[in-house]
Amino acid sequence: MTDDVLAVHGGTPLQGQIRVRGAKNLVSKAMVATLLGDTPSRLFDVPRIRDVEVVTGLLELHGVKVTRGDDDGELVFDPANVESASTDEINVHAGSSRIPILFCGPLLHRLGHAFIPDLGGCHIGPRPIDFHIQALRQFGAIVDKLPDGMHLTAPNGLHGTKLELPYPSVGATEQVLLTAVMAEGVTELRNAAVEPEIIDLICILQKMGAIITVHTDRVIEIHGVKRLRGYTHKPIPDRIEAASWAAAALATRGEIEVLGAGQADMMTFLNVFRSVGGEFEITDARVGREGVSAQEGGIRFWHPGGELNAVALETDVHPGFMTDWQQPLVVALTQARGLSIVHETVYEQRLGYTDALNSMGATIQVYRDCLGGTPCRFGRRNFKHSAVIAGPSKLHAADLVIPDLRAGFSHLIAALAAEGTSRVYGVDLINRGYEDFETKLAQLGARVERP
Ligand SMILES: CC(=O)N[C@H]1[C@@H](OP(=O)(O)OP(=O)(O)OC[C@H]2O[C@@H](n3ccc(=O)[nH]c3=O)[C@H](O)[C@@H]2O)O[C@H](CO)[C@@H](O)[C@@H]1O
Ligand SMILES: C=C(OP(=O)(O)O)C(=O)O
Repeated sequence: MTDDVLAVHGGTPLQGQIRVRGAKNLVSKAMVATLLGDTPSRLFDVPRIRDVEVVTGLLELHGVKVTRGDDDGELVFDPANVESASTDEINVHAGSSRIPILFCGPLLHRLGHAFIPDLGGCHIGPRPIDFHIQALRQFGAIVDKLPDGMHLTAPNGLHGTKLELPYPSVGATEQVLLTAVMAEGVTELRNAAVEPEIIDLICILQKMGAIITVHTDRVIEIHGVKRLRGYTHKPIPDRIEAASWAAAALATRGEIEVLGAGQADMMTFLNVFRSVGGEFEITDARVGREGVSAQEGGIRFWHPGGELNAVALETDVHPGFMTDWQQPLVVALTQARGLSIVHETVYEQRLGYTDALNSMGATIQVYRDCLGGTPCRFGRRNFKHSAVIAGPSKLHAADLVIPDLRAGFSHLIAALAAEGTSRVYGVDLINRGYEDFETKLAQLGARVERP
């Protein structure tokens, strides 16, 4: 633990330019999809993050050859020799990510059986996988949950089916897509998630030869095909990382241009950012010509000076305010005048990190009630899933232990906004979803060091 600590000297506004690459929550799924093709796939702009390492390891164990392409961030996946891996080898990755669950459909199609290790991911609620298992069983899979992991077979193949998710789960929707594309017949999925990362995954599958229609009202129809080929794809940018840096600009009264960030998939965030009092400008890409250099587009975020405004917001499935944006933004809300209300409706336990902010001088109270919005699944169920943030608060340095990915980034922002030197323990967790965050912090003038 002692190596895994960052000393953060707060009080300096972050200023400068950084770049985001392909979205963590798309890239890892795009990598799993390569198993379905019978020719190599090529993925650009892949960030160096822990989840990519885990999925690379799992693909390699299953015989996929993963090599670097010519471009920085380009990976090539050759699935010519997909093969079984031993449970012991696979279990090396137990508890490291949520992505292994998405190997079910592709491995059943390629090998007729699959073994899935225990999942990891952020501890922000119980995160059951009942929708996944129910869906796989409806396709015809036999699923056994054993102490060493999950074993699956499909003795009679996988067949298209009609499904309705109890809640528009991102992972369960991806599970259905990755299974249905090569199942025999038609699958109709109701109450599907339609996050931009899912639409991008559908684009990839379509490039591979899949037939998928996204109807209105969260209905997705998939016509199974017998074979899929490899794809070439540039993923959508990471809108969670982009929003995290935006929140950092606001909380530290700085200015950060996030190159590569896209406006369309961040509209809901941008509206809230503006309501809080943050300013932003969409910086369009410019093609180079004689005398004028090419310039990548992005979004420039800044604190315009003066006071920030309190807001009420509710996290929700797309096109709502993303739950993954919540934790970094709350740090900025500690600096807004008045009472802000945050109702977290996606995860039951995603407000635990507020204790750390309170230890730094913030005033955040959490409640079991559904505050400030529509009643959600967690109301009256004993989950503290609403927060009231009173501001502005002067933050002071503290010793902090990072509990999960986004809370980790929020701890970091709080330490950067605070007066004095904080010690942030467990920072390696941040590498799970933020590429080279220490280099980027240095680029932005943050005063941080490994003590
Ligand atoms: C790797 C990845 O892409 N992670 C994202 C993905 O997580 P993930 O795909 O795990 O999130 P889900 O959308 O599945 O989860 C949403 C809600 O559904 C519940 N649920 C889900 C599946 C299930 O079988 N049973 C069940 O009850 C969960 O406990 C949670 O309360 O979407 C979340 C919601 O946008 C994001 O916060 C995560 O960053
Ligand atoms: C919750 C998150 O990720 P995961 O699903 O990988 O735990 C996240 O990216 O904030």
